[in-house]
Amino acid sequence: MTDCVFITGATSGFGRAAAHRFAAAGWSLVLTGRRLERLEALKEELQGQVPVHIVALDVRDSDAVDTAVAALPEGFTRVRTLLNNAGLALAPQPAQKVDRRDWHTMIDTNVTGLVNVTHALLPTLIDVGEGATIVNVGSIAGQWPYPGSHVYGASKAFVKQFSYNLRCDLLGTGVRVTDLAPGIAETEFTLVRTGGDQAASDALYSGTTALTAEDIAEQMFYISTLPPHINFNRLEVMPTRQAWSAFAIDYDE
Ligand SMILES: NC(=O)C1=CN([C@@H]2O[C@H](COP(=O)(O)OP(=O)(O)OC[C@H]3O[C@@H](n4cnc5c(N)ncnc54)[C@H](OP(=O)(O)O)[C@@H]3O)[C@@H](O)[C@H]2O)C=CC1
Ligand SMILES: O=CCS(=O)(=O)O
Repeated sequence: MTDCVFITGATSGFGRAAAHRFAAAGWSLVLTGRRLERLEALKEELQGQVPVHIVALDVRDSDAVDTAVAALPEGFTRVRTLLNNAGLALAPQPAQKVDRRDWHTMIDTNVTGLVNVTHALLPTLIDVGEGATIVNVGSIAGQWPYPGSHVYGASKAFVKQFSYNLRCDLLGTGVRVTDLAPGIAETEFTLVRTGGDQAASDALYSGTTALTAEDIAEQMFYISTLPPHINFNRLEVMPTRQAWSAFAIDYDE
């Protein structure tokens, strides 16, 4: 039987690139995301290569997540790697100017959505045991503060600590857990964060060398295929052209 990967947020960016990377290695794919037409297009691209099952799924809906997992067809039930990748940032302005609904959407997606999918797939992953892997996509924003990160960064700090705490509870099951924390990577992330501002997205990525979705997909694949006795607890990946900045200080006028 081929290995099977369950990917949330497969319709774009890291998730879509991961679908291609795991397919290239012969893994069966469970591809999820809200945009069905994109899932169908991806299935069309990859089904000549490997078995592909698609489910239009909003990770915030715990009943839908449970139903999707319970209804996995034969050949897709033995999920060996879970890529908890679906997520988003919204509202890049300062906290005091943000619409509270944007905060709720980030928490509902990046925190509640991620735990929904984890909860639904834990019995399967534990059953698979040795070599089973959960890759939780965190962010440098979960470790390092910056203006405009507010709830987004806090949600990714949750992802980090949840990953570490899962490790404790899963000790002895063979299931690995990694907080994969990328820095700046060119995907649709900034388009979403800015509410569809293509110029802002282009400006952020132009004149530097950001990570690509394929770079992160490669790390996802690497983490998932390490010898089973190795667990990367956290993998923080930045482009060479990104680093930290100085502390900000509020001076008198
Ligand atoms: N790009 C970057 O610089 C970085 C991104 N990240 C994280 O990486 C992950 C992937 O982002 P990236 O590929 O960059 O961004 P994209 O916007 O390109 O992709 C985000 C994916 O998440 C899915 N998604 C969003 N909300 C939901 C939802 N409610 N239910 C199901 N799927 C959802 C989207 O699918 P759909 O809309 O079809 O539902 C889409 O497939 C995110 O968790 C992000 O926070 C971390 C560090 C850096
Ligand atoms: O998570 C995304 C990377 S950043 O925008 O916070 O640097």
